Amino acid sequence: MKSLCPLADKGVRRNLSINYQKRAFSQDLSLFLWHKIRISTSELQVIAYYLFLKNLKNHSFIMIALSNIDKYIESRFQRIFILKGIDLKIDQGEFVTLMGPSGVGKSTLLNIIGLLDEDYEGKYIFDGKSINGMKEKQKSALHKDEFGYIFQAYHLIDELTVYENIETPLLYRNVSSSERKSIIADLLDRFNMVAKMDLFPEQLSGGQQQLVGIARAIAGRPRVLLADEPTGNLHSTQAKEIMQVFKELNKEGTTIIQATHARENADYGSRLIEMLDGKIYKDISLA
Ligand SMILES: Nc1ncnc2c1ncn2[C@@H]1O[C@H](COP(=O)(O)OP(=O)(O)OP(=O)(O)O)[C@@H](O)[C@H]1O
Repeated sequence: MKSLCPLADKGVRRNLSINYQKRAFSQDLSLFLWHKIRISTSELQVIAYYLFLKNLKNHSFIMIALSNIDKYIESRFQRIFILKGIDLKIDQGEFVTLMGPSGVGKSTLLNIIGLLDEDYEGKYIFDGKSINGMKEKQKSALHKDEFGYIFQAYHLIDELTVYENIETPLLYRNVSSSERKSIIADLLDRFNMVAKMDLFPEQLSGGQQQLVGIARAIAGRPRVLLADEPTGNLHSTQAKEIMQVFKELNKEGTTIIQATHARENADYGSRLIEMLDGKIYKDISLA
């Protein structure tokens, strides 16, 4: 009889038929084992540990947990909701696409997740730590260390060259000079921007600025990449290349959340969230 786990070879198996084992392991019914088979407490503990490890392997670490998030603006006569009652959990390693018509709150939600917007109501837990009430210093460290941003409007630093713009997150993260050179050379090469490295943002086309913004966001290998309309100004071939880069980063462990109008971009991810009127109305697994 083939063991279902290493434990089965160690005596736990003694009175268990294969059916009992299957039920126990697939349904996680430790109590069932305890009552029906009368195994010892220590054996039960080992089984619990095995199931814990099995779960661990099958992933599911909640990295981002938003509960009942409201974001609104007040006009003279009324309160206008931009986000209303958003509940969202994102596991480490997911590749999530936010879609929905213009103005539904995709960028607003990305900004809240990325700690760029603190003016909201509701709970935000990142990596098990509550963001609400977190000290500014801690928040700014999280912001710097964990997130990479691709902004819809690029937000490149006008006074810095292409090379220097890409270098900024590496300087924040104290990456050595030789490593910086090598990372930036790779990115410039990959994005076909070697010849432009000494130019300033205003000397670039919109698409080229977008590529620099993407290179800058991924240069520091953030744990979470937030991308707001990352391919909006790119030719379809370049857009596919960027999505391929995202897919590779995601495979290597980067959690990605992108907001986009391009449905084809969602196919590179594992989950599609559709928003309407500041709410999530569809949440589909694409895996
Ligand atoms: N700082 C702000 N002050 C006032 N209104 C704002 C602010 N930020 C966003 N809004 C409003 O919030 C709504 C949602 O904007 P948001 O940029 O999040 O939408 P979006 O879904 O990303 O749109 P798009 O697809 O066009 O980028 C819009 O109606 C916008 O006018």
